[in-house]
Amino acid sequence: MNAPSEPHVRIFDTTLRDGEQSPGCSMMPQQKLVMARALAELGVDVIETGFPASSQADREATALIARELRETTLCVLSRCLPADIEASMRAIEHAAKPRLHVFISTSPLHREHKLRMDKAAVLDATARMVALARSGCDDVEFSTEDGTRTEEDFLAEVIGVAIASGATTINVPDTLGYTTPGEMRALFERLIANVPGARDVVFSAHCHDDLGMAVANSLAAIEGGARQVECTINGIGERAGNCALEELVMALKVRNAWFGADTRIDTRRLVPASRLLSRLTGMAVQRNKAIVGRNAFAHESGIHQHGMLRHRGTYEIMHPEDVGWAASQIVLGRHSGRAALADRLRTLGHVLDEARLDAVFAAFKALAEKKREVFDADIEALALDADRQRPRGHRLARAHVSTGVGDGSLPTASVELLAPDGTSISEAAVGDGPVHALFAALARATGVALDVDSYSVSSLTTGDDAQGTANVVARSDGVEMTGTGTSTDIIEASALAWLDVANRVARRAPQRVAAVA
Ligand SMILES: CC(=O)SCCNC(=O)CCNC(=O)[C@H](O)C(C)(C)COP(=O)(O)OP(=O)(O)OC[C@H]1O[C@@H](n2cnc3c(N)ncnc32)[C@H](O)[C@@H]1OP(=O)(O)O
Ligand SMILES: CC(C)C(=O)C(=O)O
Repeated sequence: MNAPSEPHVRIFDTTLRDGEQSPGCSMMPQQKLVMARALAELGVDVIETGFPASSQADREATALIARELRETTLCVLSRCLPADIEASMRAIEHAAKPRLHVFISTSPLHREHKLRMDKAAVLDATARMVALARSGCDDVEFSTEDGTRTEEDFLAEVIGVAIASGATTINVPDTLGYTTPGEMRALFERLIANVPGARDVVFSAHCHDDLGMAVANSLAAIEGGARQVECTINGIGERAGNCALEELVMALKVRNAWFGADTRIDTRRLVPASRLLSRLTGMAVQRNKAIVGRNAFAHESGIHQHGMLRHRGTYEIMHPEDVGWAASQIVLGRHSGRAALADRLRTLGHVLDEARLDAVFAAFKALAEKKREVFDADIEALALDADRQRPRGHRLARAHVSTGVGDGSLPTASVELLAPDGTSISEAAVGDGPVHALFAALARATGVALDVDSYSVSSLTTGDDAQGTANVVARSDGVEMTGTGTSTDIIEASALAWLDVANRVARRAPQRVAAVA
């Protein structure tokens, strides 16, 4: 069963168990169900739903998930204690594909100070508790907690006892994130070669990130013959976290020729799953996080941007679309060069000759010294200065919005715009809320259709008469644009931000971001 040459690596997702052990990441049963649905759609092989003996919430979550997800193996964790295993059996009894996971610490430190058990007692508990689990479930996983800091001959002995007692998956955790990739690979190779029965079960790795090596160690375990890896979305988990699912999966996919193994994950769902988890837990993903961080496919420096515009392969080893992002991003800032600026100007509808481009580039560099990021509106202003042009486009004359809750009250907006030729256009629309209605009325009046990706309002100044700035990030024909509007009235600020984008779309000449695609 554990053929190290088998190309399929099982993804065991423990976001809802070890991931939830991250300080601040507890989830309610209903939230776990929402996340479990996303994990099932992602295509993980096993979902660890919780530790039933530890809380009512874990029991409820497991039951909820078991009722709904019939195709994915669902797993629950227990200590080597009869009461834990019985609680797990009850919690998972309605699952279509149940797995019981039992663990015990094997390292000298844990045996002596934590469990206060000698080797014989650990072996005895392993034999009895794996057999108890197996009496109620055909799919039993056994884990040797702190396995990588365990004397290797004892580790092999415990694993042998677990296999003989009925375990079908053997998980060797690097609980403290202490091991190196070279050690991990060699350990798996030796265990699989030497433990009696090892080739009849699936070997699994469970790596923590205390030294930032969780993904590398999991990949090394695969090289050593593991065919299951335990991981979490965004790498959340106890202390520094667990092996990040998205990183491991993409490493196997992008470097498939090296590893010769792959997963069944639908990689286009990685970013949505990451975002969902962040929303559910309130734990943001760092910008520079591989695969799912906002900067993972964003390019700021001129030399990279120039290369990207010629051929994306110069600075990207995978396509952002393949992991669920809409597109790569060229971010204009202090490190950007002429090629990226010229491309953005074209996207915004300004095709400048060399002399005007030189002038705009000099002004852009001066501005970028003062601002961390230069936005579309800034670039447009620089281009219009160079052209000595006045902004063209629709201008807001007036807007009225009404909203309400309950019978008969539909959020409604009416707008009057002045078109570029000076004529007045009035339109009205209803929506799911006042801003939705406002944007719908503006779309009718301008004839511009925008897919709004995000909308936010923030306070620019303080006090009762504070100015609000609205930001709209929208997409038209697949090109992302940002717009801002400022007013003491947030509805007016929102309308101005939407029009800022729409006017830019209307001015836009056929552009080249597609060259990145
Ligand atoms: C590496 C990991 O991620 S392991 C999983 C960690 N997850 C959790 O701890 C889940 C949340 N935990 C809890 O809710 C609680 O700790 C409970 C309900 C599990 C236990 O609570 P308590 O009974 O109050 O025990 P407490 O947490 O203080 O101590 C743990 C006990 O389990 C024992 N224990 C720990 N691991 C094992 C094991 N694998 N098998 C048997 N006993 C174990 C400890 O020796 C200790 O026993 P003691 O009280 O007799 O000294
Ligand atoms: C219980 C095991 C699998 C664990 O979470 C660990 O050792 O980190």
